[in-house]
Parts: sequence; structure tokens; C-alpha cells
Amino acid sequence: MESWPPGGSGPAEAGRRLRGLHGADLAASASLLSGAGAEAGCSAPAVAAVLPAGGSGERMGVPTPKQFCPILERPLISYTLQALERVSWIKDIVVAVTGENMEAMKYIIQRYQHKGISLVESGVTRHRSIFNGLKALAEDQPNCRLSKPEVVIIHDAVRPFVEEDVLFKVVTAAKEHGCSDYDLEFGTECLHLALKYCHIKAKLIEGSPDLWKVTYKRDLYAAESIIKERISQQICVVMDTKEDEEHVGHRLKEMLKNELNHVKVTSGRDLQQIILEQCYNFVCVNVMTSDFEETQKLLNMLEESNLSILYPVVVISVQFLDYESVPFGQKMGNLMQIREFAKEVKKTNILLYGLLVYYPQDEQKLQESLRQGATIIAALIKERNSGLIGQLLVA
Ligand SMILES: Nc1ccn([C@@H]2O[C@H](COP(=O)(O)OP(=O)(O)OP(=O)(O)O)[C@@H](O)[C@H]2O)c(=O)n1
Ligand SMILES: O=P(O)(O)OC[C@@H](O)[C@@H](O)[C@@H](O)CO
Repeated sequence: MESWPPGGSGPAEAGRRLRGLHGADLAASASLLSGAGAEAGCSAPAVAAVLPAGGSGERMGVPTPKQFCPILERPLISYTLQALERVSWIKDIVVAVTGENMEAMKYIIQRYQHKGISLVESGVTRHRSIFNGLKALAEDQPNCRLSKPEVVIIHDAVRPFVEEDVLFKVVTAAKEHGCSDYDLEFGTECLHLALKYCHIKAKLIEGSPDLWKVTYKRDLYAAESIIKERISQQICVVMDTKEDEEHVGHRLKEMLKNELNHVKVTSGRDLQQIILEQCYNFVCVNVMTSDFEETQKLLNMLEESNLSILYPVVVISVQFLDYESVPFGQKMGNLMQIREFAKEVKKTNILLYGLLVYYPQDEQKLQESLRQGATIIAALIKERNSGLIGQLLVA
């Protein structure tokens, strides 16, 4: 049984070829394809999605169509695919792209390991692109891997932040609702098409503020900030020794909690589990050593996990050193290796930085360098600046 959330209702109305629906903020719409999967008693409708991605993004003002513009080095459309793909009850996703961009799209699917995606050629307008996607789902083509769905979600390829609950509401409404003049008054041209050609009046569903469309260049910056914030919600601190209250690593961890309100700061006791939970930020603490053994172990684990395929993972190798008792120059040779490590792991989308924290005997000075260290760590995680990888920052 598919994991359709509770509340899914009965079969679709027969005899209607296409039933247009629209989100309150114009983000998502759903159509019903007649007959398919609509047997009585089947509460989970067969759902597919069509993503129009055949536009040229003129208003963005850059040569690359906006759906292929990189955000943290990954094309925007890949984020949208990821958002739809994780919804287990969406069985097929059809993307409409221009013939010119077909190969680029295939590469994106392969590189970011997207599953269950079919491609069709887009049309000269958004509506034609959607129509081509719907045709691919409606036609009973021999050897076609697509199954005919009952409900189709139409979602712009340039709206990367769609959540499952909104999609669920839209799909449920597609099955349940009748008319609303209000929706037709305040909707967009999609609603008018639904009325004109299918005699269907649509229902508006309240969406979330994150459902906006990337249209102008500034929207790319906004999307990048939202993504950075989302992947900075958890930091794992890996200690080189047993963690106790007195350990400077523990104190740094507490400082980080103060610096980053609302961020979950955990210990790296069960790294495999933390990686599985998709934590994208690691602080590896070394006290009075200047090697990267612990950091390398962590990097190996991260590389094996493939965690960084979708988002850049930040690793900060922290070395606590007492520069007064141990001559700084003596340690430098070893520490400089970080530049090579960083270059190597950057290839797998891991951003490695070094941080030297002054570890004096004087308690007040120590407190000050811990505070500064926490500020630098917070900035590195929030910014994910790939230009600073391999640098040894000093607190
Ligand atoms: N012939 C077209 C035109 C648009 N779209 C898609 O429809 C969505 C929303 O359209 P819009 O924001 O207008 O995109 P563009 O047409 O690319 O932008 P612009 O109007 O600035 O050129 C986008 O995912 C876009 O790729 C499409 O599939 N086929
Ligand atoms: O051209 P605009 O940016 O105003 O709107 C594009 C919208 O029509 C499109 O994104 C759909 O969501 C709405 O039907």
C-alpha cells in the first residue's frame, strides 16, 4: 500500500478530461485524467507530476535558462525534482524541456541521482509544455514506462520549495471539490482555461510563503539563502578525546549553541547515524595535536556516504594550540597539509576549513578565543564560501 496520508478520499468523477486546480499563490495545480486508477474504493489516487521547464527565463537576464542556473553549484531544477521525488505517493514525474536542453537535463538527472523522471519536449508556451507532459501520461503508448495517473500535479520547475502537505491538499482538493467563483475571480489564466475548455470551476488552496517562483536574478539569491539556512540547522562536533565538561571542545560546543540559536549542536558519538540524519556540518576538534587523523577519518566516512551529492558539506578542523609554549612555526608544516586535503575533498563537494584556536593558560584569554572560534565556525557554516577552503583561520 502506498503511503498516501490519511484523509485521501474516493474515486474521481468520471467523464471529465481535465480538471484544473490552482494553489492560492499560483504555485501548484492538479488535473484529473479520466478513468485511470479511479476504481471505487481506492482511496489513494495514482498521482503523477508534470514540470514545465521549457522557458528561456528572459526576465532573469542571463543567458542560461533560470531552471538550469546553479544554486550552491547545483541547477535550480534539481532542487525542485528533489522536493517532488521525496513525496512517496508521486509515482511519475514528467519534465518538459526544449530539445536543445534535453541532454543537459539527462545529465542533471544522472549526476544528482534523480529517480522516476521522464522527459518530453516542451512547447512554445508554458501551457503547451504542460500539454505535452499530460499527453505523455495520458497516452497508452507501447513500451511506455509511465502508468496512467488519476491526478496530475502541475508544478513550475522554478519553484524549488514545495512541501508535501501543500501537494497533498491540492491533490485531495482535486478529487473532492466543486466550484468557487472567488477562485475564478482571483486566480490566474489557468483557472480560466479550466473553465473555458472543461467547464470546471477550480478550488484555491492556501500555499506556503516559500512557494514563490524564481523569476528575477534576486530570486536566485533568495533561494540560495533559504537553502543555506535549511542545511545549517544541525552541527555535529566530533571530539578527539572523551567529552567531559572541562574539555575545551565541550566548551566550544556550548559557545556554538549560544552563537547559533535554534541550531541543533550534537556530539559525533554515532557518526553513521548523524550522517544518515543528513547533518551537513561537522566540527572536528583536536587538542594540542597538529595532525589531521581524526579529520581524515571523518572525511573518509563522508565520502563513502555520498551525503554531499546534493548539498555541500562543511567540515571545520579545529586545532587548539598554545602558541606560547609550542613554537607556532614548528606546527605550521603539518597544518599546511590542509590545503591539499581541501582541494581533494572539494571534488566531492566537501568544503574543508582549518581553524586554529589559541589555548592559553589564562582563563579569560581562553574564554575570548573560544568565543571568537565559535563566531568563525558559525560564519563558515552559514556562508559555505568555497573560496575559503583550505585556509587556516585563527581565533
Ligand atoms: N514555453 C515555455 C515557457 C515556460 N515554461 C516553464 O514555465 C514555468 C514558469 O514560467 P516563467 O516563470 O514565465 O518562465 P520563463 O518563461 O522561462 O520566464 P520569462 O517569462 O522571464 O522568460 C518555468 O518553469 C518555465 O520553464 C515552459 O515549460 N515552456
Ligand atoms: O509570467 P508570470 O511570472 O507572471 O506567471 C507565470 C505563471 O503564470 C505560472 O508560473 C503559473 O504558476 C501560473 O499559472
